Amino acid sequence: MANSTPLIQVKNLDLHFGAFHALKNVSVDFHAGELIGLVGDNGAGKTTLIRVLCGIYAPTSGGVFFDGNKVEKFHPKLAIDQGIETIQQSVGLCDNLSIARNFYLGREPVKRVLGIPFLDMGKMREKSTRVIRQFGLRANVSADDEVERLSGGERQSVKIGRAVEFKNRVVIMDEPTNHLSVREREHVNELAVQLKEQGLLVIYITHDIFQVHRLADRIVIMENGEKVADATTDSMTAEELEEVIRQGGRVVEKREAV
Ligand SMILES: Nc1ncnc2c1ncn2[C@@H]1O[C@H](COP(=O)(O)OP(=O)(O)OP(=O)(O)O)[C@@H](O)[C@H]1O
Repeated sequence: MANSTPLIQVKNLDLHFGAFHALKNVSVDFHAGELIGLVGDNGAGKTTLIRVLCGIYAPTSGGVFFDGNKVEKFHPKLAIDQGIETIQQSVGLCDNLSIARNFYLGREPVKRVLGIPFLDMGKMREKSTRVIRQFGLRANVSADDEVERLSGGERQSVKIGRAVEFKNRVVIMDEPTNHLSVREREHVNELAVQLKEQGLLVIYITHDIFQVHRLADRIVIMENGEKVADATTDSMTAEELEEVIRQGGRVVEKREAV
């Protein structure tokens, strides 16, 4: 893995919001088939880094490379162009629409009857039913049910299923298990591992180093806009990494993973 071209490479990235220095010389590689825990305290720069990767913010200096090609223009379509899906707890689904409609949101298939375009509900139902079963929704939930009926974990499952079905290559999970029950949390975490096993890059953002250490191949810790640790999970324990966070990145030798 270390010798292959990273799917995403971040090199010496700096980002200023006016006088505020939000990202400071951040370099990190992300490979396909890896599950990376992106950890750090509030305001550490995790979301800002992800927003650069998604094209929402342009860096002040430094570069982002996808498959070795430098991004020349940062714009919100970058995430779609590069196959990046972000899964957040509270956004991404419309409660008053059916599961099938949510599954195809913005990509609705159309069929023509006598030349008049109609939504292809049959196709939407069939495909989303298959995926929601695969991703573990209760047997009595149908693709025609409104999303409102789903538990928090099931909502996450719909988003994860959608990410896989539409051939995304990167799934960014932003605190995906907040407010979930223990069993739902386990389910979502199992899905995260499943995605990586299917060859996707999974970037899992959380404050909970212990939860993500069990799942991840590598942990990247941010602090005050800097990367302060980048370690494989078999080279550092969750306790050691927690100490890095506790000390604001000032302790413990950094063990580079790649
Ligand atoms: N658009 C913006 N304009 C000015 N400052 C910003 C902007 N976006 C983020 N920041 C600042 O950049 C810093 C990093 O924020 P960021 O949201 O990346 O942190 P985070 O690690 O994701 O934190 P959290 O875990 O709380 O979500 C914070 O101090 C934040 O206030």
